[in-house]
Amino acid sequence: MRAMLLVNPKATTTNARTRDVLIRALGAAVELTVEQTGYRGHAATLASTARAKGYDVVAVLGGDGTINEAVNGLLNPVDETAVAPAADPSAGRPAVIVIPGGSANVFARALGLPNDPVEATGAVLEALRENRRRTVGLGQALWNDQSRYFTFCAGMGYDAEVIRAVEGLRGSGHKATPTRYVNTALRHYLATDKRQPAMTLTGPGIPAVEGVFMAIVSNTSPWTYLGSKPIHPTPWASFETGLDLLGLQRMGPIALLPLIRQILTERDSLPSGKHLVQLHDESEFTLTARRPVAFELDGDYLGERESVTFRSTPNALQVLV
Ligand SMILES: Nc1ncnc2c1ncn2[C@@H]1O[C@H](COP(=O)(O)OP(=O)(O)OP(=O)(O)O)[C@@H](O)[C@H]1O
Repeated sequence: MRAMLLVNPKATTTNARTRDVLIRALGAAVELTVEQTGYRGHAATLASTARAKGYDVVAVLGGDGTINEAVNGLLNPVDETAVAPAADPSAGRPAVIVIPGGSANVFARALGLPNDPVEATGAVLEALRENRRRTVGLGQALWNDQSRYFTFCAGMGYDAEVIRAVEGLRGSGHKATPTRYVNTALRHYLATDKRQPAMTLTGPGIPAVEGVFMAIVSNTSPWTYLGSKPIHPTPWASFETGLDLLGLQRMGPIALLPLIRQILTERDSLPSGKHLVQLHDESEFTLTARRPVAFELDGDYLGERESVTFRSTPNALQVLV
């Protein structure tokens, strides 16, 4: 079995020691090629090349950003015409191995992997030995003439504004800790628009909903983690179903506080509340905004957008887990 290991040396919790442990462990199990990412977007090019060259596995040591790039590289091959359409699209792509090396590692943890890279290495080696694969769907966001796949979430509105603010802080040398996210979210709450909702939700077979302030789109649950605590705004979302959505039509504290209490609790039922918009297992919907609204995908801020369509891509990838 041939595997390409992509290492992001700049990811928050990735260091030379975990990289070397992983290289030794994986190298003993498969025929391994190691590539370090040198710049933003590099993981996509490397993963795309791995697919074109017929690698069986692409392993990623890094954070959710590097995994997102690698997954996009795997789904957008160098030469799409060379790939015959298959009944199970995941079968025509290298399988994926994820080793958490970032700050939040939502994709790895949502797959049930330990958040520690050495423990996760043990778990994926066992999966390799037993050829234990899980086929997962992905989300796809499409806007203007662009598109990008996401592994766990996308969002428009307040959550994307918070991510933008935290990315600004990271750019000036601060670490992205759970405390920093909470403090930034609290501070930014004062500034976010709580009076004039910009967005309308539409979709095939979905009654149009106007007056949406923010929307979380999920491909799995949890949506994110605060330290070790999972947050569940869309508790029914899963890698095996279509996309879920939670939209908010009120941003005041009377609407938000009960919602926050509910999503911090592990539960099987959907959050309840008067001004919530919820979708489960949908194949496509669109958020259109009257003015540009902040947009994020897998925790990466992607600018302000006026219309984004979200599509589910079933059976997109096999993950060794
Ligand atoms: N050599 C590099 N130098 C600078 N940036 C890089 C390099 N290689 C990859 N990147 C970029 O670093 C970004 C962040 O990486 P990644 O998501 O792996 O780690 P993280 O930010 O620590 O984790 P998280 O996404 O969980 O916060 C990615 O968007 C990736 O494009």
